[in-house]
Formats: sequence, C-alpha cells, structure tokens
Amino acid sequence: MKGKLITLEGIDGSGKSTIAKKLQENPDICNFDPIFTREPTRGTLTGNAVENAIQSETDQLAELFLFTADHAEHLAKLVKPSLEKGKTVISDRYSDSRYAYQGITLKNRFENPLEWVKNLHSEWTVVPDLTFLFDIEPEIAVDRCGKRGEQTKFEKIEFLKKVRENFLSFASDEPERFVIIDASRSREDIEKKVVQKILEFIRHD
Ligand SMILES: Nc1ncnc2c1ncn2[C@@H]1O[C@H](COP(=O)(O)OP(=O)(O)OP(=O)(O)O)[C@@H](O)[C@H]1O
Ligand SMILES: Cc1cn([C@H]2C[C@H](O)[C@@H](COP(=O)(O)O)O2)c(=O)[nH]c1=O
Repeated sequence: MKGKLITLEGIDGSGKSTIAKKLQENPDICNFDPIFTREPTRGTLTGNAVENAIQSETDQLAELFLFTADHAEHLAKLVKPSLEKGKTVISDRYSDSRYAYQGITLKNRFENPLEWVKNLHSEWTVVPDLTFLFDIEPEIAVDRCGKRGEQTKFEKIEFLKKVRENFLSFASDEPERFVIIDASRSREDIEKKVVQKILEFIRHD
C-alpha cells in the first residue's frame, strides 16, 4: 500500500477531535489533501450499531465484535482503497482504541484480554505508520467533558486511568510509531506540534 496511515489516539476528552478539526482547516495539511476519518465510523450500519451499543448495557464481548466489525468495514470501504490510491489517511481513533479500551472491559472474560483483542485483528488489520497519543490525566479530561461525560459509560476516571496505562504501554513498546503529545497544553501548542510532526513524516518519506 502506497499511502500513509496516521492515527490520533487517547482517552475520552483528551482533545483528539478538536485537533482533527484544526488539521482539516490547516493550509499546510490541506496541501497534501489527506482523507479525514474516524472510528467509530459515522452514518454507517456498523457505526450506528456501535453507537447504540455504547449507549446501553451491551455485553462487553458483543461490544468488542461490533467495534471490530466497524473497523473491518472502515478498512474495506475507506482506509485500504485510499491507501492504495496513495492518499494519506488521518483517523480520529483506530485499532489502538480497541486494544486499550476492550483490553480493560474484557478483563473478567479472558486471562489476557489485551492479547486476545490484538490477536483478533492481527491477520487482517492495517497497522498505522504514525500514531499521536494524546496523553492527559483522566481528571482533567473528564472535567473538560463536563455534562457530556456524565452520559457515557466509558468516561469514568478509574476506568480511564487503566485505559491511559494501556495507551502508554503501547507507546513504550513501539516508540518508532508513537508520538506522545502532552494534551494538557493549549490547543494552539498541540496543533503546532502535531502539524510539525506530520509534515516531517510526510516529507521524510
Ligand atoms: N487543549 C485543550 N485545552 C482545553 N480544552 C480543550 C483542549 N482540547 C480540547 N478541549 C476541550 O475538551 C473537550 C473534549 O475535547 P475533544 O472532544 O476534542 O476530545 P476527544 O479526545 O475527541 O474526546 P472523545 O474521544 O470523548 O470524543 C471539548 O470541550 C474541547 O473543547
Ligand atoms: C474506536 C473505539 C472506541 N471506543 C470508545 C471510546 C469512546 O468512549 C467511545 C466512542 O468514541 P468517541 O471518540 O468518543 O466518539 O467508544 C472503544 O471502547 N473501543 C474502540 O475500538
């Protein structure tokens, strides 16, 4: 595959979508005409199923399969065809979210849920070329989300602490893929750092 896949990851409220939006408006980024996308996908059969699942008490294993089905659909319909055309794809959340979140939600179902979820993907997913980890204390992220956070089941401090640990362990295992962003900084600082890294990455290639 000729194009490059860049992902934005981090706990709920870490500021990924805010920066994804800023990237879409940034002239240096727009210059190479990337495809912006996200997981869960929006307005698709699988994305709608995920949306319903995360707003209810769905079985955690069923939820994993819905997220994974959405990933398969996302790969088949958008990510792979775009990469094959040589496009850069920038995704707000991707498979590391599954490893980090479902690696925790499934802790009572498997001896090593993280490995189980990774193995489920290993034969068919596309591993990102570059991943930004928006790292932040869950207390700050939840506070930023305010009332919005009170409505979703994942936006709980104790849960997000474990998810954050998972993300940090991925970054430490694959330092060549991950760039850790201090997401407690201002939007402007973060945008500058992310844009600079993306441009370095694209030009270096
Ligand atoms: N650097 C920042 N400083 C202060 N507030 C911020 C910053 N970045 C984002 N916010 C605010 O924090 C809240 C969460 O941001 P955002 O929706 O971008 O996070 P997210 O990581 O995409 O969350 P989720 O994964 O839950 O969708 C929003 O109200 C946003 O305006
Ligand atoms: C892709 C993915 C997401 N999640 C969680 C993370 C969030 O709490 C919600 C929805 O994501 P959004 O960015 O807030 O819209 O779902 C997950 O648990 N597993 C995943 O694979």
